[in-house]
Amino acid sequence: MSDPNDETPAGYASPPCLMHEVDPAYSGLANTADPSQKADVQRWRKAERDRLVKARLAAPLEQRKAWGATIAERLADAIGDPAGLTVSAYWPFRGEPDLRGLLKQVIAGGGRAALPVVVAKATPLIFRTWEPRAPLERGVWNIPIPAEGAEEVTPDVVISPVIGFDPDCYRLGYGGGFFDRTLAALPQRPRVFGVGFTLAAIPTIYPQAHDIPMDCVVTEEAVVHPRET
Ligand SMILES: Nc1nc2c(c(=O)[nH]1)N(C=O)[C@@H](CNc1ccc(C(=O)N[C@@H](CCC(=O)O)C(=O)O)cc1)CN2
Ligand SMILES: Nc1ncnc2c1ncn2[C@@H]1O[C@H](COP(=O)(O)OP(=O)(O)OP(=O)(O)O)[C@@H](O)[C@H]1O
Repeated sequence: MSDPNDETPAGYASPPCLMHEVDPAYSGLANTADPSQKADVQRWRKAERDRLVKARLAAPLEQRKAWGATIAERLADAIGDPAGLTVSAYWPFRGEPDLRGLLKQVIAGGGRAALPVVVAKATPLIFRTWEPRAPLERGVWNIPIPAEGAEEVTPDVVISPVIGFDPDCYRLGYGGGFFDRTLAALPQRPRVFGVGFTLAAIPTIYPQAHDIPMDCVVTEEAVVHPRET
């Protein structure tokens, strides 16, 4: 008979984890001088991205819609009065929460909505204003972007979709390094809200020297702030 106090797992409850492949000498922030450690982290991140995107898409569409609506409400509360603010979100992709309704609310409340645009690999994102029915073009990965001619703006609030996030509010994204480069390059740091589902919470993303934590991460269950150290 099984002992209810026995915490030994009976089998794998989740897909195999590659955490053991990260160098055991890893201890917090990266030693960027060690290329093998960097390669290990990149390999681990790639596998973790694949796992988390699959887990996200495995949640039923109706469930994701309901979670997205809750996230949008929490974000609206957290942003407060949008009058005069430029708020950037994103065009939803691969099961990300759909926050286009929130962008419409921002516009109705006297703010401006913006979407990110990839200009080139390994360069910061730029932001262009967006409103419903504005002309769109296809950007990288065919993600729609406001067509050339839309005003380029600097956001006061950046809403950033996560594939994964950790208790210090570090973000695991699609692997282009775009958000970190963008935050590093902006003249003034905007308020940065990560958004994702609870299933995207992981113990660590193995933060590297270039990773910049977000102010908080909004999920369907909570607003997560970086833990106190
Ligand atoms: N909906 C949405 N729009 C968004 C983002 C997002 O996360 N979600 N982005 C958030 O930043 C930007 C696009 N991010 C991208 C990130 C990586 C690659 C890319 O080409 N990745 C390589 C893999 C890189 C690697 O693993 O070394 C590839 O797929 O070949 C493209 C776009 C802007 N728009
Ligand atoms: N500010 C930066 N300066 C130089 N290189 C950077 C910077 N930010 C990120 N990179 C590089 O970009 C690559 C991808 O970074 P990372 O794994 O953090 O991507 P990501 O945050 O998951 O992707 P994204 O932000 O596009 O969704 C790494 O090789 C990293 O060294």
